[in-house]
This record gives sequence, C-alpha cells and structure tokens, in this order.
Amino acid sequence: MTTKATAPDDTFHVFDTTLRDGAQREGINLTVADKLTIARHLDDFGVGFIEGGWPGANPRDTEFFARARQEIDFEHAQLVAFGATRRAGGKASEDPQVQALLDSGAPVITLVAKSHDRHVELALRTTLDENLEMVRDTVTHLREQGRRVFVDCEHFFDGYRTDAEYAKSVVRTAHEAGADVVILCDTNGGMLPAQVQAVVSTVLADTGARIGIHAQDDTGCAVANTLAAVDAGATHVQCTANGYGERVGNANLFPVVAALELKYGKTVLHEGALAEMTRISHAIAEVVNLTPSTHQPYVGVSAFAHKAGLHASAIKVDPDLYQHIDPERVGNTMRMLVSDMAGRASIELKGKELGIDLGDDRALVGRVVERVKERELKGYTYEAADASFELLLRAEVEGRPRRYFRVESWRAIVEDRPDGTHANEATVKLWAKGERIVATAEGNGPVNALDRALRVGLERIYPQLAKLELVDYKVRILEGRTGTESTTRVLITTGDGSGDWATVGVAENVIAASWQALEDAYTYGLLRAGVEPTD
Ligand SMILES: CC(=O)SCCNC(=O)CCNC(=O)[C@H](O)C(C)(C)COP(=O)(O)OP(=O)(O)OC[C@H]1O[C@@H](n2cnc3c(N)ncnc32)[C@H](O)[C@@H]1OP(=O)(O)O
Ligand SMILES: CC(=O)C(=O)O
Repeated sequence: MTTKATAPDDTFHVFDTTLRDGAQREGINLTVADKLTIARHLDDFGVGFIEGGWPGANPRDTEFFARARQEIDFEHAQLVAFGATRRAGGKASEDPQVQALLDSGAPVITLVAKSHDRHVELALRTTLDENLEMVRDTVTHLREQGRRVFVDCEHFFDGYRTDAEYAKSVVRTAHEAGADVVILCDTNGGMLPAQVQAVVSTVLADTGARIGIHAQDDTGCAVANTLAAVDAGATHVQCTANGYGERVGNANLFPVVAALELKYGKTVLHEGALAEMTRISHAIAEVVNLTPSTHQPYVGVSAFAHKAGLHASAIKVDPDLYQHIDPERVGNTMRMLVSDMAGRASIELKGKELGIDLGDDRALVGRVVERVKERELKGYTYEAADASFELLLRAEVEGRPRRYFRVESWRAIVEDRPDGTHANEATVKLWAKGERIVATAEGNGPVNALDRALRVGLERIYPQLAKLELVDYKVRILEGRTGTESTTRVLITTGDGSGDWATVGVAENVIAASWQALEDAYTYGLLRAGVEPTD
C-alpha cells in the first residue's frame, strides 16, 4: 500500500465511504475480496480517499486493512480507517479501539465524534466537557502517531438546532487539536439544501476550521445538500458509489463528482476518469450484487434514453436541445426508445442507431410509426424489445419480413398425472432451406419444450443457433387492453455470448405469446450472426 502524504490535489477532497457507510445498507454483505475489488475500482476512478471500514470492529474490516496494505498499490487514493473517539473517562493512548485504528496502518483516520448535546448525554452518558476532552485527546494522540485525522461530527445539523454553540465548540476542539478537516454530518438525513448552506457558512466563519460534508439521503436531498455545502465553502465531500448507505443511503458519488467537474468546473479526478464513470458505477453494482439503477443520474441506462417524439425531433437537429450534457463525457450513450409516443424523428434516429439507412423516405418512416402505434395498442412494447423493433423496421425497409424458416404449425402439450408428476412436450413443423422439418422435444415447462423443439429442428441447418441462450423471460397480463379480454405479453432476452437482445410477443395465451417472442429471438440471432435469409 502506498502511503502518500497528501491526496493528488489537497485543496478539494473527494472522500468515498462505500466500504464503510455504503456497507451499512440493508442487503449489502461484502467479503474482504469484494472490498478489495471495490477499492481498486474507486482508486481507478480517482477519488482522493477511500474509507475502508472500521478496523477492530469486526475481523473482516481488520483483515481488509491488512490485505489492502499488502495487495493494493493505490495510484490516486489514500486509505482511511474509521473509528470513534476514545471511551469516556479513559485515555486515547490506552483505548484498544483507538489502537486498532493505528494498527490498521492507514495513513488517514476518520474519527466519529458526538456534536449533539442530547447524544452526548443520552447515548454516551457523559458530560459535554468530557466529550470535548474525548475529541481533543483522541485527535492529539493520533496526530502524535503521525496520522492525518478527519473528524466526522455526527448529528451536527440536529445538534446545531438544539445548541449551536456546543456543536461549534466540537468543531473548534477538533480543529485546534490538529484535525485537517471537520466534517459536518447530516446523520439523520433530514436537512434541506438552504439549511445546510446557511449552517456551513456560519460554521466556517465562526471556527476557522476546514469543513467537509457528509449527507444521508433521507429527504432525497443528499446530493443537493452536498453541493449546497460546497457552495457555502466546504472543500471535502463524503459520498458512496451509487448512493449506497445506511437506511435510504448517502450522497451518491457519481452525480456529486459529475456536478463538480462538469457544472462547477473543478478538476477533482485525473484526466479521462469521468468518461469511465458509467463503467465503474456498474462494476461496483456488480460486486455488491445489486442491479444497477436504470434511472440513476448520469450513469443509468435510461439517463440519456429519449421516448417522446417531440424530444426526438429536436434531438435530430441538435442533441443538446434535450440533454444537459453529452453522455459520452460520463461514458454513457444516448438511446432512442420506440413506442407509441414516437414520431417520425424517433424512428429516423433509431434507424441510425441500428445502422439502418432509411434515406429520406418519409412515407416509409410514416408507415413504421403507424405500425408501431397500432401494435403497441395491442400490447406490444418496443422500447423493451429492440430486436423485435429492428425486425419490424427491416421488414418495412426490405419490403418483406426477414425469414430463415417458415412455421407450418406448433403444438405444446402439458400432461398432468394423478400422482402429481407432469410432462411437457412440444412439436414444431417448419420449413427451412426448402426442407420440411418435424421436431419434438420435452422441457421443464411448455415454453421450454417449444424452445428446445425449435432448436432441435433448426440447429442442423443453422449451427449458429447452438450458441443462443435464453437469458430472461418475463410475462405480464395486460388487463382489458383490447376492451374485452385480457392479453398476455411475453418479453424474452436471448444472448449469444457477445450480447443480448430482447423480443416481444403478445397473444391471448402465454404459450402463443412466448412462441412469437421465441420466433423473433431466433430470427434476430441469425440476423446478428450475418446469415442470409432464405425464404
Ligand atoms: C453514524 C454512523 O454511521 S457511525 C458508524 C457506525 N458504525 C457501526 O456502528 C458499525 C460497527 N460497529 C460495531 O461493530 C460495534 O457497534 C462496535 C464494535 C463499534 C462497538 O460495539 P460494542 O462495544 O458492543 O458497543 P455498542 O455497539 O453496543 O455501543 C456503542 C458504544 O460506543 C459508544 N460510542 C458511540 N459513539 C461514540 C463516540 N463517538 N465516541 C466514543 N464512544 C462512542 C456508545 O456510547 C456505546 O458505549 P457503551 O458500550 O458504553 O454503551
Ligand atoms: C459518520 C456518519 O456516517 C454519519 O454521521 O452519518
């Protein structure tokens, strides 16, 4: 582990606490290996500080610091150990919890300190003076041991309401004892931006300490509160990747950093890092085993996805008209969604995205718009089934549907037996390359049996299909869609090892809807493989 004396640029700190506060989110349970992987991603991204956990609080965090020291050569970040001030009535130099922070070998230590009078009296069960002494003694001791110290003033904003002078005296004590930054924490996450801005301004003016911000997201304002603190003069922001954290989470690192770089014009990352943001956000989501939020600002797959026809018509002229930044700056991409809200421009842009030349054929584009609207009324959804849309578009452009096989008939049988067992069997009758094929297969359900029968029938003629795999299958009942009876929509995602595609089927019953989605899935798989249509 490199123990750099200072962060790359010490005038403004991006401090990440994914491995400490992020790990406090319900549902996240990181192994040491996970923590090491996330630390590497965060270092690549270029944050200045990575809070790795609370050494001594649990064996996992203790091991993380030991292994990070051995295994990671941090290029941009310094590793930070988190812990509390010493116990009331003791000495920092004799406190085992404080000693564990030193033993971690981390060059920087964040101490959580009480700054709310009620917490001191009720949670610590000590006096206000002794709490100040705990802060002074612990910071002094750690400084004497050569560590850089940051102090997190827990519940600062709530404490400021009940006793502003006491809250500020904790900041002054930490600062005078040698803490480099004193962080005002909105621990309960109840603050609003204007309140944060006012308090940060006053504390800066009254204490002379360098101020940081740590905002929980309980009002949905953590990012805004963080930026409000920066507006007021804070020069250290504590965030977590994807906003993971206790309860509803913390200030999300990615929108905070993007705002600092793109809206405030600050350089807080190394060159080229911002363009890696989407990849890093998704990679961390993968490690914590949570699906990345599709609607996350900047990095969500929907962050630059455009659905409304009017938006598309302006974007066709200039993408800036409906986007606050160029998505490539954060490593994301613009996408056009095709649905019944599409107009001609949406189809033209989607065609371009798919590499299909529509020329200036207004009539053709108009026909596609009409067809999409008519099919969406029946229950199809093309924004979730790009591959089915591409097949529909190509059919219009090429004057006939792409066909690699023709279906004579299909049938699926579900056999329930009195002993509770059952069997599923399907038969497909097809024509491909002039040959009539009859194939039968069993499966763990009727759709699986149909999928297998289709594959058994076609694989000999199209060996490319061997690589195809059903990745996801979703069914939704569309109540009263046609005004009479409900219909069923099936969305299938298929992969071939180098990418995934989604197809849709709609019918009165789930098996017929699945069959349509399967037919599109196989047809699109052959199209992707570059196979020429035969029929
Ligand atoms: C706002 C935040 O998110 S801060 C981060 C909080 N993170 C965590 O709590 C996760 C890790 N925590 C743990 O593993 C455990 O709580 C430990 C190891 C730290 C402590 O465990 P225990 O010794 O069993 O104590 P317990 O958790 O019941 O209570 C915490 C103790 O620390 C004391 N304490 C709380 N804050 C501070 C502080 N800033 N300075 C000193 N002592 C403190 C409490 O008064 C309480 O003391 P008590 O044991 O005399 O009642
Ligand atoms: C320190 C911290 O996590 C908080 O006050 O929320």
